[in-house]
Amino acid sequence: MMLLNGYSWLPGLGRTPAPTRLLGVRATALRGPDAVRFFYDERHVRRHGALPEPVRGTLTGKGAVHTLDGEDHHRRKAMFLALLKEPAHIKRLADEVDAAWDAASARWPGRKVILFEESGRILTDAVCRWAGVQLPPGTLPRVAADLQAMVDGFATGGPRHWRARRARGRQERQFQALVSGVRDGSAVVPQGSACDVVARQPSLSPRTAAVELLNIIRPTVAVSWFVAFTAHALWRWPGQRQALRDGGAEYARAFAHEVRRFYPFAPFVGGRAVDTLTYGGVEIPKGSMVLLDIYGQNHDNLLWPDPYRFAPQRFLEREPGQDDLIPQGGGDPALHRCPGEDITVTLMAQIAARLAALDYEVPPQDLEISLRRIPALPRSRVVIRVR
Ligand code: HEM
Repeated sequence: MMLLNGYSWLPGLGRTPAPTRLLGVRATALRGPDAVRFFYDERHVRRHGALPEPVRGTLTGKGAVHTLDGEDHHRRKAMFLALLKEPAHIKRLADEVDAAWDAASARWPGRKVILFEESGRILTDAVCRWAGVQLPPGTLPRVAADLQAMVDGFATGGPRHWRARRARGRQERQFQALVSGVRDGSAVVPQGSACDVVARQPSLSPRTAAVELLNIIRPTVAVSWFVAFTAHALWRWPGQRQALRDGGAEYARAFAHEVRRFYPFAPFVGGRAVDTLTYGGVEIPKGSMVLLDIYGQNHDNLLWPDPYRFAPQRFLEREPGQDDLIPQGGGDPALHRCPGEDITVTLMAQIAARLAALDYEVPPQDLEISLRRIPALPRSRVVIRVR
């Protein structure tokens, strides 16, 4: 069903909780702030055994923080939070993105640029420098393509999936060699950098350290999906360009939140019922899947009046609440919520402002975003011609 109906599958079931099946397993789909609190309570839902192998083999890697529960999760997550939530670290990453954008965009005037691919390379360059990972000369395009491929192929059975597996295999081998080098002293990386911190975690095998380092680098490069959506929004609603130019940092941040709410990216998150549970009068069998419908909640008209209208103003007067806007999961970041959310919003706001300031035109192309393709992406990957 997921592969056939894409993002509309869970919202299409109507009321919540909605009994369904996922890859042959019984599942119950939930949405709404109460459901977020229910879902992130470890007395109800746990992650062990929940992520299907095709997702671990492409998107997250095996043994990743996403699959841990309880004390094991808590300890591993603390490493991510310390690296990713600290404002000074986020600022340094934003500065790297600025520098990489400047270097790349100097080559754009007079050329056609495929924004999805170009931003993937900019983000790869920036996050690798920030993390203390030195890429061998000439490898940036290949590494960026591999990191995007891992995301692009997690929810399909076709060639995109096999490309994703090969990409993960290649990059895990590279990163594992780097981790081993840091440990035996043959690779020198800046002290306190993400690479240094993750590689030196005594509790992680070299393979798991590589997986987790990639779980910082790969999703940062995935911000390129939101860059493509940002450019799509600027094309679809041209008035937003002036609003961004006039609105300063506050408007750019609201715009970033609205892009994360409006456009389809992560469809849902899932875990296993710890026990036989009841939610909203519906029984959830022990061991069955519980799904938090991200796309459905971000378009729920009880939370977002006129949800299919693109309106950054929604977020001008208020920051979103912990359990209402959930493109990167909900609840407390100490639980499973994405630890990269501050980074994502910061980079998106920065790039939205840069795109609004860039002098470019959008030549004729197919910018359709199919809700059947997970992850969704404008078909043309957004080609711009920079003047
Ligand atoms: C591109 C935009 C991003 C999206 C749409 C996104 C989405 C998500 C989602 C849906 C989850 C699962 C939440 C859950 O299981 O409840 C997650 C977890 C995670 N994300 Fe992100 N994310 C993004 C960017 C980032 C960035 C920039 C980083 C790191 C720099 C990051 C690192 C992680 C990690 C390590 C987890 C696992 C957390 C845990 O299980 O405790 N993500 N993300």
